[in-house]
Amino acid sequence: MSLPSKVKIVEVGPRDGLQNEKENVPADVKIELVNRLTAAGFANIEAASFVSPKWIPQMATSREVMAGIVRKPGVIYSALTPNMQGFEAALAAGAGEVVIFGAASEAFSQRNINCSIAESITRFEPVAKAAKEHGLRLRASVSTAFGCPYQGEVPLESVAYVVARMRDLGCDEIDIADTIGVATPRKTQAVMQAAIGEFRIDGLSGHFHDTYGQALVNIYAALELGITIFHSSVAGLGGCPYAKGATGNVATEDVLYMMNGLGIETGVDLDAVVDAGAFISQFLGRKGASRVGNAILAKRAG
Ligand SMILES: CC(C)(COP(=O)([O-])OP(=O)([O-])OC[C@H]1O[C@@H](n2cnc3c(N)ncnc32)[C@H](O)[C@@H]1OP(=O)([O-])[O-])[C@@H](O)C(=O)NCCC(=O)NCCSC(=O)C[C@@](C)(O)CC(=O)[O-]
Repeated sequence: MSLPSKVKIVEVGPRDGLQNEKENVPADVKIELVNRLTAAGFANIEAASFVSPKWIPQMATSREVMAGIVRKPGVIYSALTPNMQGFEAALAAGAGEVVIFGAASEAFSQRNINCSIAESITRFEPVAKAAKEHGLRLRASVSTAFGCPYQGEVPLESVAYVVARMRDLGCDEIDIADTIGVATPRKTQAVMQAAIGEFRIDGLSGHFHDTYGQALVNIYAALELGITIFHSSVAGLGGCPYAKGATGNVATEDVLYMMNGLGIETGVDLDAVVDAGAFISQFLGRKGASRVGNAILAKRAG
């Protein structure tokens, strides 16, 4: 089966990765991380989240981070915006893309953003309109598309329904997220097919967490369908504050190694990402979660 020749890797470590860290990560460390990732060649970095600091204290420095990073022309720096308050902050901070985030499960929607799916869509409407008015890219994330920590199974119809609502809001890109990392390859293809039924395939992305060690094989399954956008997190940082036990996103180093081996172009320098992973892991005082990153560091050390 032929695979795409080129993919876009969206680096989400500075946001999805760090948001779950209990200890405060100072803005200057986040800035250095984003700068290193920019230098590594990513076209899109999720750098900030303008949510309530009571809900996600780690993201309270988002304004400082957006002000401090060295921006490379052409690179999109994204920010999460759950409502108009978040949108105004993202606009002021110079985000190139705003991300509205909903869920395919009612239970997760309530826990994560304190409202039902229907209420969330209503809340996103003015954000979507404002993004268009200001010429910002609009992305949507659909959490728990493969399973929910509170509700369990999530019907394919629910995924298709939320993807269609996000499409109707005018999204440029829609992320299909495995929040708790429970997907397996056939399930990945079934859920992605449900999304493909509602939105153009070149605007769909796979956002896989690696809780059960299935993320890479799920990415491969999505590649087989023709999906060309994937999210990953340097050093496998992350988890989800509203999904107990969920580990980080799939590690960027692991995804790059697989893409390089498949001859799929990413535009990202693996060695530079390994260095960025070593930098943030050293700050956090623990070994990074990327197997490829750790293997390359061990090889370098001789
Ligand atoms: C959505 C809300 C705000 C609703 O929270 P709420 O309590 O229902 O909101 P509210 O409108 O009633 O406001 C309550 C307070 O929050 C403040 N507030 C309200 N909005 C903002 C804002 N934008 N920025 C800063 N402050 C805000 C507001 O000013 C007020 O402050 P107070 O008067 O009490 O001092 C809240 O539930 C929230 O912030 N949730 C964030 C949850 C979150 O960030 N989760 C993690 C990101 S999603 C994710 O990681 C999944 C993803 C995307 O990676 C994909 C996947 O893997 O699944």
